[in-house]
Amino acid sequence: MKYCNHGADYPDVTVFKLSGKLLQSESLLSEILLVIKSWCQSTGQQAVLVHGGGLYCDHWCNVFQLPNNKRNGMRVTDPQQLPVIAGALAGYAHTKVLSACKQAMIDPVGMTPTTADTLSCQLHPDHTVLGRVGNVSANDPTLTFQLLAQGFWPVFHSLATDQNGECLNVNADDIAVALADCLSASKLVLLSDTNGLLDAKGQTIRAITVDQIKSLTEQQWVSKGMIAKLLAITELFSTEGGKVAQRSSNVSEVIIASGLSPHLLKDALQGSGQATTIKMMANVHQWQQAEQVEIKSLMNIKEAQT
Ligand SMILES: Nc1ncnc2c1ncn2[C@@H]1O[C@H](COP(=O)(O)OP(=O)(O)O)[C@@H](O)[C@H]1O
Ligand SMILES: CC(=O)N[C@@H](CCC(=O)OP(=O)(O)O)C(=O)O
Repeated sequence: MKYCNHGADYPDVTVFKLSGKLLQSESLLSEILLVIKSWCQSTGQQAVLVHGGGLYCDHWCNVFQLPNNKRNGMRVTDPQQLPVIAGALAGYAHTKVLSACKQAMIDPVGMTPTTADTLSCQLHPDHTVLGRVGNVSANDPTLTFQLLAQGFWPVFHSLATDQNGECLNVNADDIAVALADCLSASKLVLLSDTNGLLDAKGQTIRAITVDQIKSLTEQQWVSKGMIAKLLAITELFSTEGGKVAQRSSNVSEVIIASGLSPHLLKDALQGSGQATTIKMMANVHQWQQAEQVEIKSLMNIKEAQT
C-alpha cells in the first residue's frame, strides 16, 4: 500500500461502517453518532464514516420490478438497475446520514469513494456473475486527511466510478475496508443489526483471529452478508508461511457490533459488550490469556471441527 505508516503527523483514524439497516430511524442514527462522537473525544480518535443502503436498493428494485439477486451477500447488478441503485445509495441513504450528522452536531462532508482518487475502483473479478459491481483499493488519503484536520467528518457512500468514469456498485463493507487501509486506520468498526458474529446457537462469538475467518465462512450458520463481511476483512491481512502476518495496513483490530442500540455500541467500543473482535494474532490461546476474553463458543466450533 502506498500510504501506510505515514508517521505521527497524521490523525489516528477509526473507520465506522453503518449498515443501511441503521438508517431507518434518523433519531436512532443520530444517537449512534453521538456515541461515536463521545468515544472519539475520549480516545483522541478521528472518525470517518461509510454507509450502506442495501435495504433501500432492495425496496426500490422491487418497486420498479427490477431483479433483486445476491451471491454471498453481493448484489448482482444489471446496467438497467444502476440508476435506481445509485439513487438509493448515493442519494437517499447518503442524505439520511448527512442529516443525522447535523442532528448530532457533527459537520459532515459527503464523499464519493473515488473523489480525489481516495480509492481506486475496477470492475470486480467476478463481474461475469456480479455485473456492474466494483472492487476498490486504497489510493490517496490526502483530501480525507485535510477534511479531518479542518474538523469535518468525511462520510462515504458506496457508489464508485472506474477509470473510464463508469458507475459501479460496491459493497459498503469493501469500501470500509479499503478506506481503513488507505487512511492507515487503527480500528475498523462494522455496525450491523446483530450483536456481532453469532454461533449456531445465536450466541455472540466475542473473539476470533483473522486466520479463523476462512473456516468460519464455511460453517452452515454463517451465510449471506456475513460471508461478504468476513471475507472483506481478510483483505486487511495476509498470511505468510501459514502464519498470519499484518499487511501494510495499520489496522490491528476489527469490531463487528450492532448499531441498533446506542447502549450496546458504547459497551462494544469499550471492549466489554456483545460484539465480535477480530485480531490478527494467530494464537487464540495467547490472546485469551492476554486479554482475559471469553471465547468458549469459538473453542466449541474448533472442537467440533477436529
Ligand atoms: N453467523 C451469523 N452471525 C451474524 N449474522 C449473520 C450470520 N449469518 C448470516 N448473518 C446475516 O448477515 C447479516 C449481516 O450482513 P448484511 O446483511 O450484508 O449486513 P450489513 O447491512 O451490515 O452489510 C445479518 O443481518 C444476518 O442476517
Ligand atoms: C455490490 C453490493 O453488494 N452492493 C451493495 C451496496 C450497499 C451495501 O453494501 O449496503 P449495506 O451495508 O446496507 O448492506 C448493495 O447493492 O446492496
